[in-house]
Amino acid sequence: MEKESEMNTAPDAGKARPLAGDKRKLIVILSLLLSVGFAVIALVNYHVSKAAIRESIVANELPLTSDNIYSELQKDLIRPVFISSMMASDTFLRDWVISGEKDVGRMTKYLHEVMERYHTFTGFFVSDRTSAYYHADGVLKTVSRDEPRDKWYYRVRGMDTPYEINVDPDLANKDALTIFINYRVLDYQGKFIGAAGVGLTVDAVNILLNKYQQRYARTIYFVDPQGKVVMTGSSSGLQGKDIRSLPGIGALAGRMLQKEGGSFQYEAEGSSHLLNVRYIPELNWYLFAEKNEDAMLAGIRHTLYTNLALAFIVTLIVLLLTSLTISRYQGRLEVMATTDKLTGLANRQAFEILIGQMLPEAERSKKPVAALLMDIDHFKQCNDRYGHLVGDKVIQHVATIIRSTLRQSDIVCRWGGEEFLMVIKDCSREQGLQIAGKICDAVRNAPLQLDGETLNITISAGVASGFEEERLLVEADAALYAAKESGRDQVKAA
Ligand SMILES: Nc1nc2c(ncn2[C@@H]2O[C@H](COP(=O)(O)OP(=O)(O)OP(=O)(O)O)[C@@H](O)[C@H]2O)c(=O)[nH]1
Repeated sequence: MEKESEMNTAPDAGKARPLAGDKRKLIVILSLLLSVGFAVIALVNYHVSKAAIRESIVANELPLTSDNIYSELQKDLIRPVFISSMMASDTFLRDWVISGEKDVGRMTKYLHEVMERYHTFTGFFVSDRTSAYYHADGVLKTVSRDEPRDKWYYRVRGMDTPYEINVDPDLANKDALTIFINYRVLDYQGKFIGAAGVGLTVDAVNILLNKYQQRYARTIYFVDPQGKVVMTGSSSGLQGKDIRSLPGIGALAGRMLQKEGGSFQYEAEGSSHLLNVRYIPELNWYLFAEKNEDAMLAGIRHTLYTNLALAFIVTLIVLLLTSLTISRYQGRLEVMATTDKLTGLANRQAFEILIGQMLPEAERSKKPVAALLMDIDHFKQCNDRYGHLVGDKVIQHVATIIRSTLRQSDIVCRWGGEEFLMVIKDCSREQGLQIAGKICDAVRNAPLQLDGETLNITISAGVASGFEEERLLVEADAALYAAKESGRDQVKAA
């Protein structure tokens, strides 16, 4: 039976195509839904994470960096300001100047003491009366208005504020770049008598900036009120540049160089930068802590790619499972739609498909097919006498005999209630008559045993041979009618 149903429900290209088309459509829609769904989820996730990270950087990380740097600076820079302030108001220094700068050794000893005690890089005093530049080892030189290196002194001389912080090479220390705290020294009447202060190497601040840059992957630099980058960590390439002329940041420079500071965002060289600006009043500089968004998003971008790859794999698995399930159910549906449930033979629908394949082949090979139409004799009586269930058993019994008599390549179809239609390849009218006779004999010789009762069954058959479906059916039907008319249990040919 299994074999028979396979043969009779052979897949037909013409009928299967719409189902295959539906399946393809479903797979396309499903893959679109899944990929769009997954992509939307992954992208929304990415953007939400990006916004959260940006928020955290702008609201917490960058201000925190500024706070930390500021407190480190207070240690490294503000302390020298206090030392310089103390020197400017020191009675010894002022008295020594007022009393005529006698005994240079006392001044150098004083400066030496300051350096030793406070571990400063250098200590100095420049007298306004004599223009002498004192430092720990003696008189370094005499400052002059014409000397560009001494410009700072004349600037400090005319300043309104008590001190300035200046970054310059230090002549006394092989021109090492030094941060000087230049404090104005006044006599007891408030008259300017010179400038005193200490210097510290910028290395310490640079190390601090580098440490922050490397540890937190951000760029840190100081900008003066005119917009000039006065100090940076190494490799920033910004030293001495004017931020107003830099791409992206330049347009915002006016807003950035405000004492209230703030958070900013700008685009430069194809990437987005987040920036925190803080004014450091003690230095009169702005501290810029900046982070490149690309670097900060590298992590979540990696997560995005992983999510998309996983989504792709899940989509593939879902599509594969869906395709397999559809194919399985499609196969089952096709079998159900083309098989007669009672006998497992092909039904009329399957017959149309199979004959549609067989006849053109017969035409090509010029070998006719034979149509054998068979009908169980007096089946109504059998039904009436034994009931429909027994009638069904009789139909199954006859179907089994027919199927076992014919080749697998022949079409056997349940044509109607108790009617069977067979189409046999490469078969003449005579051969058809022979085969039909063989089946009639087989049915007659195989009575059905039922609960101790023996049911003798006979069938009548009509045979036709040719190449054309409609003609074959009409002729076979007429021949069957003739067989019935002639007393049944016999075969007639058209
Ligand atoms: N048990 C059963 N009966 C069926 C089935 N399909 C059709 N029938 C019955 O088969 C009977 C066919 O009767 P008729 O067409 O008069 O033919 P018949 O009694 O076989 O007489 P002849 O063909 O002239 O020998 C009808 O009573 C149908 O109801 C089926 O699947 N099972």
